[in-house]
Amino acid sequence: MAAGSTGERPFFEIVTSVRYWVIHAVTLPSIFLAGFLFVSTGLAYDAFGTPRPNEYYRSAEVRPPVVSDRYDSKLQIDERLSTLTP
Ligand code: HEM
Repeated sequence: MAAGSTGERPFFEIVTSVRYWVIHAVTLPSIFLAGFLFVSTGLAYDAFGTPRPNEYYRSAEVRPPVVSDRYDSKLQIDERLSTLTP
């Protein structure tokens, strides 16, 4: 083993091995596709509770929905969410 090596398999050896590419020719596109579908189907909005682009404001709302009470912030957010149509 070369001096200064941490003992792990060298990177150049991994990325030039057939086994690595047999595995990752499938897994790399799969991860990409999974991420793309997670976002494009809207599942990410539901999973993380993020508002969709048309859900930030209600139709009649003029002022931005800013949390104003530091200690009751959770209550303010819950109240707002409970009045939003699903
Ligand atoms: C579900 C997705 C993945 C699975 C199931 C998977 C599976 C594996 C397996 C079985 C190995 C050992 C391969 C061998 O020794 O020939 C490996 C190694 C490796 N994979 Fe993945 N992989 C995935 C995603 C990724 C992604 C997204 C990256 C980076 C962009 C990545 C980078 C690497 C690297 C650098 C190694 C070599 C690690 C080492 O030997 O120290 N893999 N992976």
